[in-house]
Amino acid sequence: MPVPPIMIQAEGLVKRYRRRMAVDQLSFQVREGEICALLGPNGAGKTSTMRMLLGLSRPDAGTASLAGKLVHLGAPVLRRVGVLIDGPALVPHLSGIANLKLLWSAAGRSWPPPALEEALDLAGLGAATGRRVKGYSTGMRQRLMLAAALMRRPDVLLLDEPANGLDPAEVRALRRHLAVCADAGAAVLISSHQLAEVQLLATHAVVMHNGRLTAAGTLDDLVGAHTSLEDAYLAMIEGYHDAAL
Ligand SMILES: Nc1ncnc2c1ncn2[C@@H]1O[C@H](COP(=O)(O)OP(=O)(O)OP(=O)(O)O)[C@@H](O)[C@H]1O
Repeated sequence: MPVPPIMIQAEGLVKRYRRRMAVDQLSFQVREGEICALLGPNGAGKTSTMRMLLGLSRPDAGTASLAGKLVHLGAPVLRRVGVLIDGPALVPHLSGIANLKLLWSAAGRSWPPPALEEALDLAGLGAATGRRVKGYSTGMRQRLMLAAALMRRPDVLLLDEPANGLDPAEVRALRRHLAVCADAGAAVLISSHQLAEVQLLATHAVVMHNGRLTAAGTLDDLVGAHTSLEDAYLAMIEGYHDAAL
């Protein structure tokens, strides 16, 4: 079988904030149809990596590419990408659906997007889509942002902690939806601290610590002889701490 094309690629990425090295020579790739979890302790550099992959922050060295195209702010390839990342993306005094329309139409596209119904189903907000976002709970905002990420039926998805604020039924719906996207050929990169959830969802994982790559591979390879991803991950991170002492 031919190897699927690389859709998300970090090559030697470096990001410094003053003297702090947030991302240090990070390289990894995600191919079409893969769901790759980006794992690491707080401050490991996951969000910094996501931001560089989205052109929201410029690498100090190295390159970020999506679908074989170098990424920069406003790069056309970003239209193919569904994104969930912290930021002031929603307008509080507009309804949920008006926010989706604004996000969609800002790039000059005609409403509605191709996968609006599926995305709204996943969001499960029902009649609340007509209510102002300022009355939404954290989980409802998160679900609306997910709908925004999915409504374009993206072939690349970059999701920073997408399960934050979701209840268990919503987490399961999200997992199923991402599996459908990946089956249809999307490449998904998802950062998470929820290792049990990741084990159910991901096909691959990249583990980073102190900005550096600790391990990358298929989930099966990473779990190896351990009983769970959690055990494998903690052994990796502890091993790293021990080695650094
Ligand atoms: N804008 C910034 N200015 C200065 N330092 C920053 C900035 N953004 C991130 N950092 C630092 O860079 C390092 C990596 O942060 P980053 O947010 O990428 O980690 P993370 O793996 O996403 O963490 P978490 O799991 O807590 O979200 C941290 O030490 C953080 O304090």
